[in-house]
Order: sequence, then C-alpha cells, then structure tokens
Amino acid sequence: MASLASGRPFRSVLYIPGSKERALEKARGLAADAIIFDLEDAVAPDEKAAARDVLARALSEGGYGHRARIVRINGLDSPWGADDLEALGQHPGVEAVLIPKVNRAADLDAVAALTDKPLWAMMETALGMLNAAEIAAHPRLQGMVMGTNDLAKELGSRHRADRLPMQTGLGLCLLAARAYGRVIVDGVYNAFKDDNGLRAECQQGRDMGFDGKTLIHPAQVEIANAAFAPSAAELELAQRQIAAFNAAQAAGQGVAVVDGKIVENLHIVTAQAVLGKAQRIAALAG
Ligand SMILES: CC(C)(COP(=O)(O)OP(=O)(O)OC[C@H]1O[C@@H](n2cnc3c(N)ncnc32)[C@H](O)[C@@H]1OP(=O)(O)O)[C@@H](O)C(=O)NCCC(=O)NCCSC(=O)C[C@H](O)C(=O)O
Ligand SMILES: [Mg+2]
Repeated sequence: MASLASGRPFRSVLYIPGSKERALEKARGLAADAIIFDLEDAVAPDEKAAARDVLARALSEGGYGHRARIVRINGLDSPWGADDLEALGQHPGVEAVLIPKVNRAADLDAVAALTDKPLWAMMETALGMLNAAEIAAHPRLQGMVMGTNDLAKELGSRHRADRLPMQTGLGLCLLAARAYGRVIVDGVYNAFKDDNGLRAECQQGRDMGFDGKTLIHPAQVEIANAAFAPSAAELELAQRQIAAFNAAQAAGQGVAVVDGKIVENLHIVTAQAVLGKAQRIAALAG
C-alpha cells in the first residue's frame, strides 16, 4: 500500500470526468502529480454506465506516466457504486479508489471488502469532519481529499475568500491525516479562470500544511505545482540551517542561530524534508 503515497508529490490533483474522452486524452500530457478519474459528481446519471467503459479503456491504454491514478466511484448507497467497483475495483490501471462522502470508518470497510486497492476518502460531510480521526486511522486508507463544495452545502456556509467557515473542517481533517501519516489534499477552487484567487487559496492551503490541491481545469495545474513546491527562498534557508546546525554541533553546541532565529534538531528535520521534497519533484521532471 505504501507504493502510491510514499513520498510522492501530490501538489496538483486534477479531476477529470470519466465520461470526457478528450480530457482523458489531454491529461496524458499535463503536469499534474495525480489524476482523479471521476465517476461521481462530474458524470450525469444517464452517462454513468458509458463513463465506466470509456474510463476502463483509457486506463487500459495507459500513458499517464508518473501521475497517480485514482478513481472516484459513486457511493455504495447510490445505484452506481457497486457497478463502479465491479468495473474498476480490480483494474490494473487503477492505483487507488476514492470514496465520496465518507461519514465513518465503516464506510471504508464496505468498499475494502470489494477491492484490494488502497483507499482514499472524500472528506465533505459534517459527520465525516467529526469522525476524521477514525477515518484516518483505517488501515486501508492512504489519502484524504477535502470536498469543500459539499461541505459548504451541508454547513449552509457562504463562500468567503478567507474560507473562515471551512477552517474547522479543514483543520480537523489535517490533524487526523497527520496523526496517521496520510496524504491530504485541499478542496477545489471553482472559479477556474481566476488565477489570482486560486493562487491565494493554494497559498493558504500550503501554509496550513496540505500536500496539494484538487483542481478542475488544466489551467490550474501550474499554479498549484508552484504553490506546493518548496520555494527558492525555502530551499536556500534549509541549506543554511543545515550548514549552521552542523557547524554548531561540531563546536559542541546543540543550537544554531540563523537570521536571528534559533535552529534546533527539529528544524533540521523540517529542512531535510524540504530538500527531499524538492528532489522528488525534480525527479518527476527528469
Ligand atoms: C470546468 C469545465 C467544465 C470547463 O470545460 P471546458 O469549457 O471544456 O474548458 P476549456 O474549453 O477551457 O478546456 C480546454 C481544454 O482542456 C480540456 N479540459 C478541460 N477540463 C479538463 C480536465 N478537468 N482535465 C483534463 N482536460 C480538461 C478540454 O478538453 C480542452 O481540451 P482541448 O480540446 O485539447 O483544448 C471542465 O474543465 C471540467 O469538466 N472540469 C472538471 C469538473 C469536475 O471534474 N467536477 C467534479 C469534481 S469537483 C468536486 O466534485 C469537488 C468535491 O466533491 C466537492 O464537494 O467539493
Ligand atoms: Mg463532493
């Protein structure tokens, strides 16, 4: 199960409607770190069956390279979920199965009984927020995806640029994911032509600690990739912190000072993580 997530970047996670052949083709050349092939909300009810076939064919053809391939099924409580799993739950082109509207760990049990693939959970219901810890603790879970549209719908909250109404849910899920070592990606930014708004929301998600952002349009990929990668300033600081700490240790001290701030062992762990992430991103391009 570690093979999909272990250290892999998830800066940009692009939804593609499973029914859209042109988009499925286009994604083979996009710089997204991961793709969510969607059979749920992006596919109309009378297209569900055809979308399964189109998607299974596209995944058999392959060509998605390093991009993580995650399929979002319909819920098992819908008329389509069981058929989605039947068609794609064992498909060799599928790396993980994403379950919508997860309320509790038992929702994962139900899917785990029907597929051997690692599981991801859409975190987008009020109950899901309250049960985030038990969901994150599920042994088959690999990652969590914030569903901020559905969450806003359930909460009755208004959209705000600062996402204040989302903060409790985002924070609970982030805590749960980190407590159990799961990948966690932020929700979508609906205004796909508003680059500045997307950039600001990516920055907020990055500051909070998310691994990346879910996206709905190819034009959003580059912005998310930049926002969730270590910046040149972060890399330079990490290198200086490591050098200063090594020098302090060689002088018999446990603490260094860089730019007027203390640097201890724990900061070195973060600095090394920053450098490691940059290396893994560079390896994707190579
Ligand atoms: C939003 C869109 C409907 C816009 O589509 P369109 O008008 O076709 O956009 P463009 O003409 O600008 O497209 C340009 C080219 O890019 C391709 N394209 C478009 N979208 C994608 C995509 N997502 N992945 C790959 N390729 C894409 C077009 O085919 C054009 O290609 P070309 O012909 O070569 O120029 C559309 O972007 C779209 O459908 N997006 C996905 C919507 C979606 O998946 N929604 C569901 C997920 S969001 C969600 O459910 C969140 C969560 O559950 C919650 O609760 O919050
Ligand atoms: Mg949703």
